Amino acid sequence: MNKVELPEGATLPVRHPDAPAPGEELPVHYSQCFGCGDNESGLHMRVRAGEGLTLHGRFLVTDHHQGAPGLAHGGLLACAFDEMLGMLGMLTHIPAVTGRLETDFRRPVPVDSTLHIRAQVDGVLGRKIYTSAVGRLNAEDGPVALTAQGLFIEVGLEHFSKHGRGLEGRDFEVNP
Ligand SMILES: CCCCCCCC/C=C\CCCCCCCC(=O)SCCNC(=O)CCNC(=O)[C@H](O)C(C)(C)COP(=O)(O)OP(=O)(O)OC[C@H]1O[C@@H](n2cnc3c(N)ncnc32)[C@H](O)[C@@H]1OP(=O)(O)O
Repeated sequence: MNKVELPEGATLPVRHPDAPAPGEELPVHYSQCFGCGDNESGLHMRVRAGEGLTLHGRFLVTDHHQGAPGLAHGGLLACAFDEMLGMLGMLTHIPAVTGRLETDFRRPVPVDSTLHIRAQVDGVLGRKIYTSAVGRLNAEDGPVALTAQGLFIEVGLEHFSKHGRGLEGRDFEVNP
C-alpha cells in the first residue's frame, strides 16, 4: 500500500456500532449501481467488511470491461476503486461523495482475471475523509496491479435527493 500523507490533525473515525461485522457481505447500496448492482454491464462487485475500517472487494474482469484488446480499461478500474472507497461509508455511516480520486496503474489487468481490492479509511479532518486502497491480481495476496487514494467529502443526506432523482422527499436510503 502507498504511504498515505495525512494532514495534521486528522483522526481515525469510529467504526459505527451498526456496521457489518468483519467477514459479513455488504448489501448492494443501489440495485442499478454500476459498481455493485445488477446493472447488466456493471462490475458486479462483491464486498465484505474487514477488521476495523477496512473492506475487501473483488470483481471479475470480463469482455465488457476492455480498453485495449484483452485488457481492462483504466477508467473502469478507477471506477472499481471509487466504489470500494465509497462503500467505506457503510463502516462509518458518514454520507460522503468522491471529491478526488488518484489511481496508480502498476500492472496490466487482463480480461478473465479477478481483481481483489482492499480499501481502508486513513483519517478524517472536518468534512474530509482520507481513504486508500490496493488492488491485487487473482488473489488477496497476489501481485499489486493498482493503488489508489481517495478524498471523500461528507455531505448531508439531502445531497442525494437534491442532485439525484427518484429520492424526492425520501432524502436517502442506503439500499432503495
Ligand atoms: C444513516 C445514513 C448512513 C449513510 C451511510 C452511507 C453509506 C455508503 C453508501 C453507499 C456507498 C456509495 C458508493 C458510491 C460510489 C462511489 C461514490 C461516488 O462516485 S460519489 C459521485 C462522484 N462525486 C460527486 O459527484 C461529487 C461532486 N462534488 C460535489 O458535490 C461538491 O464539490 C462537494 C460536495 C464534494 C463539495 O462541495 P461543498 O460546497 O459541499 O464543499 P466545499 O467547501 O467545496 O468542500 C469542502 C472541503 O472539501 C475540500 N475539497 C472539496 N473537493 C476537493 C477536491 N477535489 N480536492 C481537495 N479538496 C477538496 C474543500 O477544499 C473544503 O475543504 P476545507 O473545509 O475548506 O478545508
